[in-house]
Amino acid sequence: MSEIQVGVFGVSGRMGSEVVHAVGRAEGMTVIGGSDLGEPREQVERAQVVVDFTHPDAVMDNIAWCVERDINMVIGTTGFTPERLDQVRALVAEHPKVGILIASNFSIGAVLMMQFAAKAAPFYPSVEIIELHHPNKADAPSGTSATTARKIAAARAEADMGPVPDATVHDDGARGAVVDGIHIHGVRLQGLVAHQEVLLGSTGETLTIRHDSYDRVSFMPGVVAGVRYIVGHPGLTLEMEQVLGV
Ligand SMILES: NC(=O)C1=CN([C@@H]2O[C@H](COP(=O)(O)OP(=O)(O)OC[C@H]3O[C@@H](n4cnc5c(N)ncnc54)[C@H](OP(=O)(O)O)[C@@H]3O)[C@@H](O)[C@H]2O)C=CC1
Ligand SMILES: O=C(O)C1=N[C@H](C(=O)O)C[C@H](O)C1
Repeated sequence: MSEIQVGVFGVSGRMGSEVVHAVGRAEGMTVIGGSDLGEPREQVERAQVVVDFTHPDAVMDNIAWCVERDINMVIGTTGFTPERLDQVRALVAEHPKVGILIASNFSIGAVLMMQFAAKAAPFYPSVEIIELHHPNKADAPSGTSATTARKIAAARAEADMGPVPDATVHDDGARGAVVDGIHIHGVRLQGLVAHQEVLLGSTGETLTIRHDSYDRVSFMPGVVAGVRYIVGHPGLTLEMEQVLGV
């Protein structure tokens, strides 16, 4: 069987450079090229899969470029809103051979953390998220925290829970961002990579679910699995559950 030809957008970035190493070492796939901001994308035109770790401002244009050429994509770039996902669905519907995987976090621990948080959510009236990252991160709140908030909100809605209790009437921003009714607090600190806590509270008890990525290698098994998966899975796949079978 021939090797999967992989291109990388954001190839010199923190994640892109790690992807080049991981795909280069993985069986059955090879990196054929990549580009950074302002560089021609044509060198990945022969790719079967393009991996994108760029910037929320760049990723939608990259998707349009790949989909028009029937190139599959594995996307880790964050900043996807429900509206953006609708745009991707519309593009993919016009090119039914193409597969697009978008995952806000490729590490197995983060995927499990999100699942555990959604499972715990119906049992705790209070819940808040703290995401902690390196200070070079462009977007806040993180993609992982927004996805976690949406999963928690869906689990709470399913369980007919009302809004989280909160008497705040004067807020100068200390209550953080709010996604689907769930508060998210962002920390940017030298020494950190990618970390998240989900704090759940009920009468007389709290539960804290924490995940830490200390090194970007933690994302690589998921990215490699995503590349293998997306060849032969046309359409839009969201998050890693189907890919990892968890
Ligand atoms: N899903 C996941 O598991 C993870 C997701 N991420 C996400 O990945 C993204 C990138 O993170 P990170 O690697 O730390 O960021 P970096 O800033 O280190 O890398 C981004 C790279 O993308 C390049 N770039 C920007 N715009 C374009 C474009 N239009 N076409 C091609 N390349 C472009 C930049 O080039 P230049 O330097 O020339 O501007 C840079 O090399 C972020 O959205 C982050 O949140 C990060 C870690 C894990
Ligand atoms: O920018 C990062 O570093 C990360 N971005 C993703 C996010 O926004 O959730 C995934 C992980 O947290 C690392």
